[in-house]
Amino acid sequence: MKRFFGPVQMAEPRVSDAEEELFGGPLRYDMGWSHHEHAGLDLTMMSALRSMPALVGATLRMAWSADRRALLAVAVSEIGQGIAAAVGLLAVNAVMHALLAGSGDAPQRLHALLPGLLAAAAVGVVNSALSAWSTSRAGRLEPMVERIATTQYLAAAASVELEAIDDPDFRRLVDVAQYGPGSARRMMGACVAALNGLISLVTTAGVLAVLHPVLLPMLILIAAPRGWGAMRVAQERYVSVMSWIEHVRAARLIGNLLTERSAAQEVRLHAVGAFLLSRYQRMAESAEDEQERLASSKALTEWVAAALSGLALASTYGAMFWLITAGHMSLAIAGTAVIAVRTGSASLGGLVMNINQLHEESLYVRDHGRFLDQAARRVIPEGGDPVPERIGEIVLDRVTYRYPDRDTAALDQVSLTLPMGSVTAVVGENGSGKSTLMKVLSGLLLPQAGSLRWGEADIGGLDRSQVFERVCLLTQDFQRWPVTAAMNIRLGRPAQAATPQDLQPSVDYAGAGPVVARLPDGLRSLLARMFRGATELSGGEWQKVGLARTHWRGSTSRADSVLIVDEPTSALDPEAEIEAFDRIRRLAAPNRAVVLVTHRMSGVRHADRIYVLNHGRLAEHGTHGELMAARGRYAAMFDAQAAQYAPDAGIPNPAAPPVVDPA
Ligand SMILES: Nc1ncnc2c1ncn2[C@@H]1O[C@H](COP(=O)(O)OP(=O)(O)OP(=O)(O)O)[C@@H](O)[C@H]1O
Repeated sequence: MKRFFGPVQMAEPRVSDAEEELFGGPLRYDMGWSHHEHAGLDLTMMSALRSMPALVGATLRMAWSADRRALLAVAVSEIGQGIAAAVGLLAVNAVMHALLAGSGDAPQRLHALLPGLLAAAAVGVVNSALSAWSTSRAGRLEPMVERIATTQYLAAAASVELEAIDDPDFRRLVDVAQYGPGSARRMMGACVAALNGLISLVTTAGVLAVLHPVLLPMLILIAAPRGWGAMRVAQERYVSVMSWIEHVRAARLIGNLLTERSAAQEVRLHAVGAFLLSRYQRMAESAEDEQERLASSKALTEWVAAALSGLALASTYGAMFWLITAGHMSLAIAGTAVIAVRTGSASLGGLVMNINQLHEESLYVRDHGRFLDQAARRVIPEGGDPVPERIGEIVLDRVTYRYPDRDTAALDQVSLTLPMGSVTAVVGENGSGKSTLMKVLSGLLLPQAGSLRWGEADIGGLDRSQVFERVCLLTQDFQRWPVTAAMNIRLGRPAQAATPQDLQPSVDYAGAGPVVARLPDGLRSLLARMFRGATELSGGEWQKVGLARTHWRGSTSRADSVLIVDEPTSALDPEAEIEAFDRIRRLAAPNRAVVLVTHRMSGVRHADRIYVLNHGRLAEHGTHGELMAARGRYAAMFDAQAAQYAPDAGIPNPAAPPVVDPA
């Protein structure tokens, strides 16, 4: 009994040994689904009904804002179908009366039932026309609702602070909310189906109540077991999805690794392919076992529901038999009642299923709503003071920044000054905080302590979009946009239209001329491997395109600005590297401060000022000469690299002086 009527238990999945081996244990999703967990276990008829008005309201509001005429059309056609169903039943009743309770011989009776038959046929035609109208209008609304929800999602994701994107909790929310728009679309369809079911149920129930008062409770008795069965199956499926989602994902991840281009070399060379394939199989098989268990459970539940419903149907027919023989019900009414009970129980069963689907989809729509709320709280504020045309310098004063999921600060009380027209270099070992410093400088991350001033103004009060306008950022992992070469450069300042001639100076500046010349269609060539006819560039060639983009962005602004270049030469050969550093230095102009972050010490010696970071703190700063004379961390790093490139070194010299920590 408990198996059928007790709460649905969330069984601990029995995962494959392959998952243990690869991931160190069963995978868990620590957010998003856990919210569903609660909702899922509460997936009872009452909770489904309680949450219905708010959920339906939210979806209908979206549909209303998308196309109110289409929504009204759906409502009118659904109500029309309900009325048509009632009229159809009354017509059937008239036919029954003429057939079973009428007087006269057979031809006369047949003649008498003609009007009823014609009415039933006309109602059928009207009903199907209304149904087609509703389908076409709902078909228009569904993609619109999905588009609105997707646009909301994408706009919110693109407008939050970078800190939110770095926050793992928020990232997971971004992850789960992506299913919201699809669910909103399906909710729209389920809303229409539920409305249809509800109206036809109400009208059928009305007709039954008119025919005989005892028929209505009997209708409920027949449909209730099927409704319970549908609810129970959905509940079991949902709980299973929740407990299995991570395992299914893990299997899919392994599958993807076998086909991904980035893993292709190791898959072959290290024979990872066969190894992962066998793990994939074992993981997929354990998920199949769960599917099988679910299907058997569904079959059993539905069988019990059908048996209970059949029992109720048999007792209804028994009761009708008794009513007829006792003279409380006419044969004609009984005939109509049989048809109405069948229609009504189908409507009720369908309605329960639709409400169930609405509830299930709403869990994802709710995640979408939660994401929009969170995103609104973490959005980059609009407005603020304008950034003056001339700022003179950018000053970082004892700035501290710690990533949300870290205990130690990535930047700890760092101060530096960037005068316009100067070249500043920032060096330091891996993880010393250089990239974080660049994100703070460019206004992408806000200091948690200390201040960042653009001229006299603190960044906190400035219009951030204007600050971004003044920043050119070229990072090591700059975006390789899957568009044409020309568009890749133009996206440095997309609002500005550009012909290939306009972009040519930037191409020349970056030394990308030979790269473009080798492309099949010059600047119009598509640089996206995933599309047919596209060309793929090497890492070094891409860096030249990136440099051209940076130049294009810089050349389209006359106001004081900052150019930040983070490891610009990592993929360049030594000759190209020297040229690139030279080009970057030449980008310094009276209206521009250049900041260069690099591990290549040869590239920084000509900088006006060099800052050395160590574990998020400023270790020392000065010119190349001053820092070499100080014989500190910078001098040690410089000597270590110089030794590797010494003419007699040949190959990297293992005996090169280690970088000593003077601290
Ligand atoms: N998005 C992030 N979330 C959490 N921690 C981060 C994030 N980015 C960087 N960190 C941490 O902050 C510290 C500084 O990292 P940062 O990337 O600024 O160093 P870096 O000097 O640029 O390193 P590299 O030379 O390797 O590029 C490191 O401990 C790093 O692990």
